[in-house]
Amino acid sequence: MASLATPTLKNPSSPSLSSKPRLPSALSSLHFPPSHHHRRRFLIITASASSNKPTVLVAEKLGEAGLLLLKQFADVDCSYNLSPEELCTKISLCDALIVRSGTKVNREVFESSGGRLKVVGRAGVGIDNVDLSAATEHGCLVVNAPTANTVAAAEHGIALLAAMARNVAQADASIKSGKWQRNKYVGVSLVGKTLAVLGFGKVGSEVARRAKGLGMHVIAHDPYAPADRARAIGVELVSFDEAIATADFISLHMPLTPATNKMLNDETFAKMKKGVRIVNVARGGVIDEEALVRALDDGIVAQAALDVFSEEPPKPDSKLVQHERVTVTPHLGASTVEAQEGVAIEIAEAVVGALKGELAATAVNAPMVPAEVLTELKPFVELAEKLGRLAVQLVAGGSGVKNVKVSYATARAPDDFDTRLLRAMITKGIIEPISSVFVNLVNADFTAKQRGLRITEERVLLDGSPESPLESIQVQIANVESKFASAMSETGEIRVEGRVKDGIPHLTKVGSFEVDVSLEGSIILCRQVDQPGMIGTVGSILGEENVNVSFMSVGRVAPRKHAVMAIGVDDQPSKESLKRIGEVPAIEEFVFLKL
Ligand SMILES: NC(=O)C1=CN([C@@H]2O[C@H](COP(=O)(O)OP(=O)(O)OC[C@H]3O[C@@H](n4cnc5c(N)ncnc54)[C@H](O)[C@@H]3O)[C@@H](O)[C@H]2O)C=CC1
Ligand SMILES: O=C(O)C(=O)COP(=O)(O)O
Repeated sequence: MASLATPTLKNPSSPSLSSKPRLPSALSSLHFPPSHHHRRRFLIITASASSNKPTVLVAEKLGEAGLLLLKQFADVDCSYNLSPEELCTKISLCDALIVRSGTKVNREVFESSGGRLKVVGRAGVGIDNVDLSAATEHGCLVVNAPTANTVAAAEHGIALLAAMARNVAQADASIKSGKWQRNKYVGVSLVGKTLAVLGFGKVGSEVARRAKGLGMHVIAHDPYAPADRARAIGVELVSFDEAIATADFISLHMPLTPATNKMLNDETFAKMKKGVRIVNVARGGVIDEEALVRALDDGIVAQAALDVFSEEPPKPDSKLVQHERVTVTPHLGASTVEAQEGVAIEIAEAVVGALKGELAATAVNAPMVPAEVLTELKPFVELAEKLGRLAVQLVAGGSGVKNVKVSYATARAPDDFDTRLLRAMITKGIIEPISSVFVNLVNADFTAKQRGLRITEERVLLDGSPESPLESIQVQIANVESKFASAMSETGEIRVEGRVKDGIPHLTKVGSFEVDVSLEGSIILCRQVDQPGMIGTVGSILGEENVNVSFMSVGRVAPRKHAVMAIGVDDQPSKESLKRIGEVPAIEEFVFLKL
C-alpha cells in the first residue's frame, strides 16, 4: 500500500520535520497516518510553533520515559504546581499541554491559549478535569492514556477492599500510637461475600477478575457493558437497584459524568444492605460525600475506602476523611512505578503523534476514523474541502449561507461508509473562506452549528462494484443568490459536483453544466455563447500576463448555445486581465474562484 503523506508542522524550518512530505495546503489541519500505523485509529492536528520545535508544557509529574520521548521532538517545559493564573499565562506559548488529574483545564485555559494550544494530553484515564466542550470549540484535540494504569487502579481497589475489611490502616495507626487493640480490629472475611462492581469497564472488570480469585461472588452493573464480556469472567450483569440491594461490598469504577454525579446519595444508600462496605477508586464526585457521612453514622454503610474525593485534596477537617471507619489514600490508584512509566509513554506518543500530524489513537473529543478508511478517503477528503470552498465563493455577497445539502453517490452500503470526515472537510471549505475560524475535525460540527449552518447529507445508492468508496460528491447551497447565475441548479440551489480521477479531485458539474477541471490552483468559470475561438481568446489574455493555464474545459447545453468554460490557472490573474475577460463580447458572466 502506498505510504500516505506525513504532514509537518506549519513552521518549515524544523530540520527534523522538513524532510517529510507535506499534505496539500487545503488539508493543513487534517492529516493522515503513515502506513505502518494502519491498524491504529487516529486523529490529527498541526501545531504552530514559534521556534524550531513545538513547546509542550508538562504541568504534572510524568514518568521519565515519557519525558525523554517528548524531548526528542519538542521543547519540554516541566512546570508543576502552577496556579490557575500561571497556567493561563504560560499556555499562550504552548502547542501542547500534558496533565494528570490535578490540573483543571477549564475554558479560561483554552481562551488564554490564543489558538496556539492544539493538543491536551491527559496522562491517565479520567478526563473530567478537562473542559471537553471548550476544547472542541477551540479546535483543540484532547487525548488520554486509557490503558496503562488499568491494572494499577484495579490492584489499588483490591488493596483498599482487603485493607478496609481487615482494618489495616486503623490498626496500623493504633499500634504506632502505642496501643495493642486486637479485639477492636476484628475484620470481616471476603470469601463468599457478594461484591457489586459498578462500572464494568477496564478497571471494573480487572477488579472483578481479582475478586473472583479471592472467592467472592461478583455481580456488576454497567448499562453499556457487553454481557458476553461479563459472562467470560463469570460475572452476572444486574440492574443498579439489584446490585446495591444485594451487595456486601460495592466497588465503584464508572467515569464522573453528569449522569454519574452523586450516583450514591441518600436515596440510594437507603436501598443498600445494612452494613455494606464501599470502595471508591473512580471519582469522588460519584458519591454524595455528605450523604455518605450520614450513611456511615446511621450504620447503613459499615466502612468505606476512598482513593478519590470531590475536592482534591479534601479539606483537612473533612468529616469523611476523619471518620474512623473510613480508610483513605491520596488518589494513588494510578501511582505505581510501572503504571506511571506506561502512562507517560502512552501519552507522550499520543501527543507527539498529534503534533506531527500523525495519529492520536486515543482522541476523546473527536470522531475517530479508522486509518484504513482514511487511506481510501484521502482524495475525497481533498475533493470535499474544495467543493465546499468553490460553492461558498459562488454565493452572492449578502446572502447568508445556512442550508447546505451534500449528496454522496456511492455503491457502498451505508454502514460501510463513514461521512464524518468528508462532512468536516466540506464544513471547513465553506466556513474558512468567509470567516477567521480555524476548522478541523475536532470542531467542524460545533462550528457549523454555532454559525447556524445546517448540513444535511444524503447518499445516492449506486449499483455496481463498491471498490471505490465514492463516485461523486455534490454540494448544494440553498436559499441564496449566486454571483455566477449559471451555478444555480434547476431547483434553485448553487450546485457544484466533483469526482476523483486518477487520484486527483475534479470539478465535474456547475449548476446544470457539465465541466471537467482538476481542482488545483484556482479556477475561472465563464458562461459564454458557445462559439469557436473562445478558448484561444481567454487563453491569450491570460498568456499575456504569464498566468499558466493548467486546464480548460467547456460544458455546453447544446452546440452553439450557452456553455460554461472552466479554466484552471496556477496563479491569480490581475484585476486588469479579469476585466478584459469580462469584456469579451461572447462572455456573459464570469467568476474567479480560489481553491
Ligand atoms: N484512582 C485512580 O487513580 C484511577 C481512577 N480511574 C478512574 O476509574 C474509572 C474507570 O476507568 P476505566 O475502567 O479505565 O474506564 P472505562 O471507560 O474502561 O470504564 C468505565 C465504565 O463505566 C461504565 N459506565 C458509564 N456510566 C455508567 C453508569 N451510569 N453506571 C455504571 N457504569 C457506567 C462504562 O460503560 C464503562 O464500561 C474512571 O473514572 C477513571 O478516571 C482510573 C484509573 C486510575
Ligand atoms: O487515570 C485516572 O483516571 C486517574 O485517576 C489517575 O490520576 P492521576 O494521573 O494519578 O492523577
